Amino acid sequence: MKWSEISIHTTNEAIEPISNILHETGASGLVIEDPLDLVKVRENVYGEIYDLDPNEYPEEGVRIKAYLPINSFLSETVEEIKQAINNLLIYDIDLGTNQVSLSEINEEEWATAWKKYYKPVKISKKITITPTWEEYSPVSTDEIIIELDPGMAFGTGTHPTTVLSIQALETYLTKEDIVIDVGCGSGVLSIAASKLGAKEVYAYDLDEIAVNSTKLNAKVNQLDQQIVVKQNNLLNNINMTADVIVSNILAEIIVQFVDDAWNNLVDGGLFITSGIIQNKKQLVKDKLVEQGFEIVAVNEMEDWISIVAKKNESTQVNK
Ligand SMILES: C[S@@+](CC[C@H](N)C(=O)[O-])C[C@H]1O[C@@H](n2cnc3c(N)ncnc32)[C@H](O)[C@@H]1O
Repeated sequence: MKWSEISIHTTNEAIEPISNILHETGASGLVIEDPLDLVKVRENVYGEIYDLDPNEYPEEGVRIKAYLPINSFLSETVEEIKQAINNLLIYDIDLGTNQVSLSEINEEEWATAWKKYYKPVKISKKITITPTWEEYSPVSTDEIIIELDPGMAFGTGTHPTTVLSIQALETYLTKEDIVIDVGCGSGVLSIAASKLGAKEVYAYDLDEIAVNSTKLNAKVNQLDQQIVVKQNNLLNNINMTADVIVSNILAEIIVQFVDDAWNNLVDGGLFITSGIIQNKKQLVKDKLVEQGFEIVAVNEMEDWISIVAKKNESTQVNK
């Protein structure tokens, strides 16, 4: 199949609404070329992205690209997109030059186009995530490298929710811990736990694509013997206890299994939660405290929160 690449030159402010418009019109493979990414260093100095090619980025403003199948509706769809973008002016959104262009690409180019935006990233004191197709040499002897091919599963490893989870694992995991990863996606947290010294890691996800992706990435990192991967709904029917349960999922889902997390942890064990958007922080905190967890840390990155909670049997509220 042939694809048309639509490219929109705009401003930072317009990234989100334009991305929504593109999603709604059925465009795939959204790419954002923001020159800020070339210099971006997260507040805590991590998040360094190596080797992005400046020639791929606009000098000013932001370029948003997405892919539309070439069919008889293409010109109508493009008109619809342009119209919806122009409507954003009603909301005083600055559209910058608002230049829209189209070019034709083939299936093969489309399938791999996004790969060039995914580069080795140092995301914590020790851990660097590198895509499997990139050559990367560690810069220090204690650097831990996770090789990842996210494929279709969530988890390039660079999303703030994942970075927060990995930083918490790095801070709190003790060697020989048993770890459960609920919602493993690409397997990035399970691999991080294992490489940080966990004795056993159990990775669960509801989605079969994620399960296969975790299996593949565990193998790429030579950890397929250490990480047990299974399709499972949260912690339903999991009869074991762990020292650490990590879950980067969503506030609404975390609150559904706080009781199971409690039951599947040893006394003194840690529940590392992430994927919590700022305005849901209190909801998750309240639920954890109500269960008897002691809040050990609340960490933030961009709009996202990660809460580390400790099972403390002596403080559990009798229900
Ligand atoms: C935000 S992703 C996190 C992926 C990875 N752990 C990371 O940190 O990058 C959330 C994952 O949770 C999985 N998930 C959602 N609901 C679930 C459920 N009820 N049981 C198990 N996994 C679930 C999704 O399929 C997805 O892979």
